[in-house]
Amino acid sequence: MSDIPGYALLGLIRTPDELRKMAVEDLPALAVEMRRYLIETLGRVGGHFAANLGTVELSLALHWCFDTPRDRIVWDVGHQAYPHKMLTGRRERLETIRRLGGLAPFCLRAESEYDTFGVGHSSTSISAAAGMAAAARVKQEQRRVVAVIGDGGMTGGMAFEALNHAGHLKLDMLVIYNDNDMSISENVGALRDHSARLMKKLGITAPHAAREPQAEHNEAHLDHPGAMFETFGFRYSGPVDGHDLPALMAKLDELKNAKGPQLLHLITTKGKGFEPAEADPIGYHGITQFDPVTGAFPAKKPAAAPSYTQVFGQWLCQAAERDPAVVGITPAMREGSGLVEFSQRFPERYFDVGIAEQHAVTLAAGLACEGLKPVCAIYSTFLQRGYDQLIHDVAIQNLPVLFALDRGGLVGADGATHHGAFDLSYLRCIPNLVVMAPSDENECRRMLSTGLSLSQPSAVRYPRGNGTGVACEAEPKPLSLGKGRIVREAHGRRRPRVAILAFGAMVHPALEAAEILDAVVADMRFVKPLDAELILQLANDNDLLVTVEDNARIGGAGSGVNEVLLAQHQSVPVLNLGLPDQFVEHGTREELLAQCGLDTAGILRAIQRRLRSRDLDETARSKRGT
Ligand SMILES: Cc1ncc(C[n+]2csc(CCOP(=O)(O)OP(=O)(O)O)c2C)c(N)n1
Ligand SMILES: CC(=O)[C@@H](O)[C@H](O)COP(=O)(O)O
Ligand SMILES: [Mg+2]
Repeated sequence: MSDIPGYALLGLIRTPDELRKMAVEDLPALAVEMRRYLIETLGRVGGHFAANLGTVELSLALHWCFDTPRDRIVWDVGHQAYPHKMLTGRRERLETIRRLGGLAPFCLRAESEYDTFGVGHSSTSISAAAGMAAAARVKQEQRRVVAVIGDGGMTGGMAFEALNHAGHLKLDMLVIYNDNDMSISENVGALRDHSARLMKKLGITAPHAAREPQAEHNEAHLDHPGAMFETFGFRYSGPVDGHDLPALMAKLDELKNAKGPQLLHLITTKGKGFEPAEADPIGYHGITQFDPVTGAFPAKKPAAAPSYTQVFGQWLCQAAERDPAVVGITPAMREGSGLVEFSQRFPERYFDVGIAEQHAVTLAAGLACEGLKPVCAIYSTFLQRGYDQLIHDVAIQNLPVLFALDRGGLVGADGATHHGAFDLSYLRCIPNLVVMAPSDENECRRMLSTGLSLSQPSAVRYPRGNGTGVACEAEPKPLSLGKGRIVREAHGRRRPRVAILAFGAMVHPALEAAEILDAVVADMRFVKPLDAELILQLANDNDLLVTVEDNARIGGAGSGVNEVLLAQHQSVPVLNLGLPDQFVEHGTREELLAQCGLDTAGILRAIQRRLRSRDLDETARSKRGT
């Protein structure tokens, strides 16, 4: 008996074992129910959406044809794995996805034995699956291994490293290439163009035909569509309609016992079965809520302030108007990084490189070598993918690349894989690099202009979300390098005297806490070079310094302040506040900041707790000479 009214079949299954007991002729009807359940649930609670409508049949077919969890399925990115979660005991909790304490945004080993590998960052699935296949060989275990990677994911260089190696090892594994001709934006690359020409030649009216390939390609390849993959040692099958359940299951049954590396090319539609999402897979990639009948999004309340992303996008267009040397680069995050207008107005200076952060960084370095002014718009967490390129290709050569680091700090619902939790730590140790963190939109514009004016590499890191609504100067004045500013003086003669050295968005909760403590607040502005003069002045005038950053405490900006004090043998007590030495889960940004003690109440609590310790009185007295 189904446990959910209106879902006669979906309510009958909780696990793949129960699925595999169903009559095969019921599967298409089950797919319809799953799609309806996704629309109704995600219309209410939001999350990643269009990609999940595209993997309903694939998820069913995989768990039907393979003996999961003994056979391993590795989903790339995992934003399209909600149907997989529904079929593996988590359907009832789908409405908690990405919420504090709820289902994880992507696949997570700790959440389910069916989640064979933790994902969130793209293009890792083939490597992980290859590892599992190699392990089965070493352990002489009979198990099948499948990687499911999208056409966007396949633009990540790591995917090709894995294909090349797995082909070399002749591993028994299957790669399913889920080709819907979409990344978050339209997909890019020569492989994409080849696929579009192939669809056109085969008369497959998938989305691919919607966009002409960007460049003429060797037609010969079309007679042998899998040539590239076969060069890597994978036997190519397809293309197969990824929504045709019988055809898909027949093909999987055929391939599942094949020896050696196999690649199955599926053609799917992102947003399949929900017309508004099919028509606008970009707009429905990630959503908050929508009307499950019309697809309409709730009316947006006008925001009190623009998002930092919008501030950056507008600044970049303004910079490009003034300077023809300015070029913009994104690794497949046009919308998320605020580059839509720039891409439309300056198409010849806009580079979407695909999900290829390493390439994005070194492309920028190459552009800078030739005298252009590259602005690399990249999420903090995704720059981790291009870290060696940042050091080796940009910083060592001291090339003037400006990194616009969006999603700095806690991002919220995307959780541990996506928080920009480490950039202040991983950036400030790099020689030649200037690192700035703005406390509001005007500061953000000024820092971006400062970075653009430098003849060395620089990074401006700003949070996901809106600014403060502060007025922005039409012509952002560049800042004096390495200089912070006092944004609140102490009014009384309270003892012990406290100074809060805040970085970026943390200036605002610091100011609120300072009102209660009557503390001095400094907006440090620069994480590198730090304003050593300001730090030492504050150390001299106060009995306790507090540093606050939404970055890992270890190695973060506060550590830099400690280094300045130590170098000057300044023994003023210091309290460093930042993210703990653990991965922060998913939830709203506000919930997570509070969880980490980085909201006003948390900062206040931490300082008041420190003020209660006896040593501060001695410090204060010794400073007064009493
Ligand atoms: C390293 C990395 N860069 C960027 C992203 C952001 N991102 C998430 S999904 C996605 C597009 C994935 O496209 P595809 O693999 O084709 O999946 P689809 O959404 O089309 O199903 C991108 C760019 C990411 N998750 N990881
Ligand atoms: C799955 C993925 O990596 C992206 O969809 C990411 O979730 C986008 O993050 P924002 O919503 O912060 O742009
Ligand atoms: Mg895709």
